[in-house]
Amino acid sequence: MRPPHSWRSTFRYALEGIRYTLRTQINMRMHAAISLCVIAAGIVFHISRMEWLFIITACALVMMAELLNTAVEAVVDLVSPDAHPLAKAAKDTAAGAVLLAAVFAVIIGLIVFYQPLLALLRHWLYTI
Ligand SMILES: Nc1ncnc2c1ncn2[C@@H]1O[C@H](COP(=O)(O)OP(=O)(O)OP(=O)(O)O)[C@@H](O)[C@H]1O
Repeated sequence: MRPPHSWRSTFRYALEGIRYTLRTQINMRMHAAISLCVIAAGIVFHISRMEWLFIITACALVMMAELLNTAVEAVVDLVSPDAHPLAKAAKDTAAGAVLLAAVFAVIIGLIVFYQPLLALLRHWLYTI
C-alpha cells in the first residue's frame, strides 16, 4: 500500500488538476473569464451579501462541473479509445452537468443583475 500523501502534496495535485483543465479546456478559460467579469460587476453594482452568495455559488458550480467533465473525458479516453455507447453516455452525461450548471448560473446572473443593468441602461438613454 502506498503511504498517505501529505496535506501539501494533496493540495499541489489538486492545483495541477485545475491547471490541466485551464490549459486544455477552452470552456474552462471562458468560465473563469466570465466569473471574473461577474465578480467585477458585483463590486461595481454593490450587490447584497445574499446576492454574492448566489453569484459565488453559481460560478463555483460551473467550474466544478467543468473539472468533473474533464476528469470523465480523460478516464473515458483512457479506458475506451474506441467508440462505445457507454463511453458516449458517460461523456454526454458529464457535458449535461456542465450545461445544467451554466443555465443555472445564467438564470442567477439575470435575477441579480437585471435591475442594476436596466437602471444603467435607462441612465445612459436619458443622458444621450
Ligand atoms: N469513445 C467514444 N465512444 C462513443 N462516443 C464518443 C466517444 N468519445 C466521444 N464520443 C462522443 O463525441 C462527443 C465529443 O467527444 P469529445 O471527446 O470531443 O469531447 P468534448 O465533449 O467535445 O470535449 P472537449 O471539450 O475535450 O472537446 C461526446 O460527447 C460523445 O457523444
